[in-house]
Amino acid sequence: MPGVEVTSATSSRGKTKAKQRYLKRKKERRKHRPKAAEQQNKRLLASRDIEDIDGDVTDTSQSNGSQSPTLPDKTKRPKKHPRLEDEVGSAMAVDEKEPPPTSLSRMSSALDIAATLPSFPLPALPDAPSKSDLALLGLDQALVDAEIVSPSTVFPIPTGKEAGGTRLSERTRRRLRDIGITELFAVQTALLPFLLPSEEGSNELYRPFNPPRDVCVSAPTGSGKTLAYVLPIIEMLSDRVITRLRALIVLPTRDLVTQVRETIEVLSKGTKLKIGTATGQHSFAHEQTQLVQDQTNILRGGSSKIDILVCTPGRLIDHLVGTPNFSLQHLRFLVIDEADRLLAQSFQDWLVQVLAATRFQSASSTSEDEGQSSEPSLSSLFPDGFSPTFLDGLSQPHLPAFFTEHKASSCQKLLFSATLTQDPGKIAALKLRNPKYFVVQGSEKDRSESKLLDIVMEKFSMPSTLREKMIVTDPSQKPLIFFYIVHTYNIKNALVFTKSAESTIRLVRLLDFFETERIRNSDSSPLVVRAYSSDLSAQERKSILEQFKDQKINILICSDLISRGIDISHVAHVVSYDVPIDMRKYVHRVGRTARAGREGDAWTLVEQQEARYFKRMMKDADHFDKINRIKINEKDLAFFLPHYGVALNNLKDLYTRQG
Ligand SMILES: Nc1ncnc2c1ncn2[C@@H]1O[C@H](COP(=O)(O)OP(=O)(O)OP(=O)(O)O)[C@@H](O)[C@H]1O
Repeated sequence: MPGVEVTSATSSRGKTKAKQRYLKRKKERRKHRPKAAEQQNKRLLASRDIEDIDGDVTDTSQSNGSQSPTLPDKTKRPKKHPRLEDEVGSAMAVDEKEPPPTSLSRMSSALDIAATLPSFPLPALPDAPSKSDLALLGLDQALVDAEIVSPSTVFPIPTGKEAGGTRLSERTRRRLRDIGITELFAVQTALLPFLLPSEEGSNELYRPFNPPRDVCVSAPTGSGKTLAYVLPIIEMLSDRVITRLRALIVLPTRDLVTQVRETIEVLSKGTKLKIGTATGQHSFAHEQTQLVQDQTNILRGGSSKIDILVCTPGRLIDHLVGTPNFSLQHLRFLVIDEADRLLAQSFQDWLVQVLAATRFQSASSTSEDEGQSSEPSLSSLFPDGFSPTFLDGLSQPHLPAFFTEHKASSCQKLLFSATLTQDPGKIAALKLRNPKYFVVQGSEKDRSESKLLDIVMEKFSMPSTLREKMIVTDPSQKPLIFFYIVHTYNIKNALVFTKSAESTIRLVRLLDFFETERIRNSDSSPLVVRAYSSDLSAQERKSILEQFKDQKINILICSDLISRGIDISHVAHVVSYDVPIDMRKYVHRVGRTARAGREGDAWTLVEQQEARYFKRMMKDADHFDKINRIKINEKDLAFFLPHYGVALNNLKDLYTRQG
């Protein structure tokens, strides 16, 4: 064999004397090796071969066929010892000095032991962690322990004297029936038993030695989150004796404040509860007189004319700083609705100030431990005996020695959003107490950890009654495509979102011109289109929203000002005329329709150059396959083209005239 020849030719040349002596001794040893040991050796080699094959490291080359079959065959050695020849070389050098080779019997017993040893374990890479394991790494345990609630859960509200698990008083249940609510939605079914005491009549407001857990709720748009906090607040506060500010509800916009106030007023009818708002819509002095009874004398515990305050964060801080006797020390509930948006708002550090105002602070322990240096307000310096912060402030010597239990404020924080995600930094700022997460998502079948991961990974759930569509368009044709779908798909009772107040106005004007032209020689009436933007006064906005609710306006074109929270039941279509900038905006926009189990359509007009971005955004949220792509041909548009041409010219003239 060529390999053998090459090997022997090489070995006859260039051999040192030491090597020649070594080979000679080796040959003699082979001659004297007993047959039994030879057999044993063969068996060992055979078993090694099997292990090597399993381990997939055997070199099956036949090139060393000249070697004796009784010797450990170098060709069968694992690849990871390729330099074994070198080791033999160095062993030869050692051989020179060391005593003669071991006896044959010792060699045989060594082989016996070796035959019974397991093969040396090969290094193996650990399995890569799964996507879900990775996502859960470092996640707040409270989120991992979240309660997953199926959106299809409903609970009929009992009509008799028994609360039947709802924990709602007879008065509240009657009130709900009066306004047409006969069953609780999923988020309400989960929250009410958690927030309300199990026994009727045990509505003690403050529990300093058994303070309530805080709550975070993620539930789809239109799923009834507002009632999930309004009902417990009314139930808990309706038996109160003295008016104190006990529930604070913070929302991102004035419109939402108005909406939530109206809901509370409807449901608290028949109780003595007083509700106030602070949004900056009225003068500061006017709001002060609505909130506080006595502004002249500094009172222990402050003073309040209201039990529940619904407000925006900026105006809340104004009152904390500038309204004498305005105090948060009696708070039992602090609700942050649209929490992800409000927590992203660093405005005036509003959250830090609000949290500080809910706790007792002695003059010596201002806010240093909160990492801020603001002076405590006077009202928080002097809590009254009713205040939950009063016990907090008592030092241990004032309490009997056997009282070892930890005292804490009873103020319970409730966070709500359709897009509440895990943002450890932001959530940590809230200093939540043993928080309980509720996630309304998924179907009954697939309630599992993966649903929780969907939340964490911003895969928000949409109402099941929502139909989503997208149309990819040339930018120059976008208005025409919009007018086409408006008339072809009979789009009325629609909210249309644009990217800015300026785009809103331009689109309203163009659509107005188009409608005038379209009906010129026909007996149909034009669509009524209005703009809704931050440029309008609060009064104008209120009036426009009312006309839209009364269906006197067919299409309301707006910026993202009302993309969150606004609840108008008859909205049948949402059109994103301009693509939303992120998934959260998309979720909140489309969530203005298909609310409370009704059906609705969401349309997105995607300009060609935005198509990739939009598709990626939807795919990242695992949502792309839920969107139906609609194609529109040139010839479909032909009918509308002349009206559109005139409308464009009219708009151009208008802007030219306005300079
Ligand atoms: N149990 C119920 N039965 C019938 N209608 C209900 C019930 N609960 C709430 N609704 C109605 O459902 C609509 C949506 O409720 P709500 O505005 O609280 O939704 P949401 O979850 O806060 O939505 P968003 O995230 O968009 O703010 C409202 O019109 C409300 O009156």
